[in-house]
Amino acid sequence: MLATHQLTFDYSPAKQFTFPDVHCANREAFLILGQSGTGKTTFLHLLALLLKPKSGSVIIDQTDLTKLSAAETAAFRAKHLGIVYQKPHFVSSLSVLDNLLMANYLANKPQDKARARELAGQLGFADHLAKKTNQLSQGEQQRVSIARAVMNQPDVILADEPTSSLDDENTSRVVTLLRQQSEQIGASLIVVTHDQRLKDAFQNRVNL
Ligand SMILES: Nc1ncnc2c1ncn2[C@@H]1O[C@H](COP(=O)(O)OP(=O)(O)OP(=O)(O)O)[C@@H](O)[C@H]1O
Repeated sequence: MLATHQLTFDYSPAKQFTFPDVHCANREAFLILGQSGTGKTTFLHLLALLLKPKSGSVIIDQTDLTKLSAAETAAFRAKHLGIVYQKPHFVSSLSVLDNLLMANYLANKPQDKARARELAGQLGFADHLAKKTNQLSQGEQQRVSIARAVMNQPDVILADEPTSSLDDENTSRVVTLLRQQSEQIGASLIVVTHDQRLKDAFQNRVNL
């Protein structure tokens, strides 16, 4: 479960944000829609406590992330959050498999090759595990990015513009995969996007 309460953030006195409250139960999905520059990435970074809010709270299950120290926040994020970034940020010198195992390493968990292989099969890149990430197409990289986000069976999946560079077919595929994965592991799924095509796939949504 993820819930926010009266989140505000300032980059400067001229750039201030007040965000709507969000509530997303386990296995549910929530869409945050907004045009370019409305603060979607800022909001997602607040949800992941990659940015510290000026005021308000971010609750994941029983934990208020805004009350944690920086070290506790980093540990909590690695264990309980799966993030699909706007750009994947892979380690290009490592294989696809090792990029997936990196999620285990960062969460201080044993490397789970069986889970990496299982996800690669489900998400359709089992043949690419030994390749470097820059040898994959954009759509394939997107699916690896989703697999990496769910490697540790997180409580919450956050996805930043996961479909912006994809055609209609791959867009609906990615949405289906994100929803399937979040339902399988019982996570809350939060997607931020300007992509109006996603509107009909999400009952719970808010506009920024
Ligand atoms: N580090 C920063 N310092 C100052 N202003 C920033 C910073 N990062 C973002 N902004 C500004 O805050 C606003 C919201 O940015 P944000 O990246 O959250 O928007 P967005 O809705 O995700 O946009 P896009 O869809 O174009 O990625 C923009 O006007 C941006 O210029």
